[in-house]
Amino acid sequence: MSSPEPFGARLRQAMDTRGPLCVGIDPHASLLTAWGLDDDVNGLERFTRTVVEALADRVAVLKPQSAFFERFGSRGVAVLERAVAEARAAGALVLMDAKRGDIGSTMGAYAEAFLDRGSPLFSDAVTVSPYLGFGSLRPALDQAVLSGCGVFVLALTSNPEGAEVQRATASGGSSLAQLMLDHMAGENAGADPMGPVGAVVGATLGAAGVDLDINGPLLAPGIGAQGATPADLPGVFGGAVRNVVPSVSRGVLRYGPDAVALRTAAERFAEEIRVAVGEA
Ligand SMILES: O=C(O)c1cc(=O)[nH]c(=O)n1[C@@H]1O[C@H](COP(=O)(O)O)[C@@H](O)[C@H]1O
Repeated sequence: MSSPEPFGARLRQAMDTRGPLCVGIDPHASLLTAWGLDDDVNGLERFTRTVVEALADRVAVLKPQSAFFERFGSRGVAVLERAVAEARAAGALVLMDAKRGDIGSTMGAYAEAFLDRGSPLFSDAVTVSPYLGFGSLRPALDQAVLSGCGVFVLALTSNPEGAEVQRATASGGSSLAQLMLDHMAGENAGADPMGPVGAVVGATLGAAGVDLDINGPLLAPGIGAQGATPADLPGVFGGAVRNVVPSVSRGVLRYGPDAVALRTAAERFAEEIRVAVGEA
């Protein structure tokens, strides 16, 4: 069997043809209510299908937040499985926002769940936490390469509480986040156009103050509901801004359930990103 096209190449192509915007699928109870839906599995299904049908044929990345599906148990996870398959079939890359992190042997099972082509939840990429030690991610990193998938590793998260851990000084004297970014750069070394290991860096942070030259994608959540705007991206990411995948969930979703309004909101963010990144 020929090896699958690497994730870095697939993502770069999607960013070039569709623009870099990632829209998060976060079915908060309050959003279901605002859309006139019940906070139950049927509401979840309607909400998710509407977002996928409105956006999967046009945005580069859709990022379902697993927690909002898991809260409904197995029936919620079944909705998630269908959404992943339908979004991928419509041409979006699916980044499963699961933020898994565990000892290596358990990480192997997470890698099978999200990055093995035979799994019901097979996605193009998954978010993980490196704070059990970067080496604990090895099974996911290896499985990603085998499957042509990506792994997005938390570096500097968008929430203010993240700093006490991520800005702490690591044994070598740099910040813990920088140490993780250095590991990511090592994984991606030599890849063209970029490697499969992405970093998550909040768009809310102001100047990131770390070296983001990892030869990989940089997921930037925090735009919209958390207060960041596309205009903030050059200030946070500097010269690395062309590798940024800006991510918006509630900032787009609040315009539903009308599909045209969802598309218009996504297009508005996409245009603001084009302007901000184009001028950088
Ligand atoms: O990995 C993420 O996507 C993520 C990392 C981070 O640092 N901050 C962050 O908000 N997220 C996720 O991005 C989404 C943000 O949603 P909104 O604030 O509604 O745009 C949520 O699903 C968060 O779990």
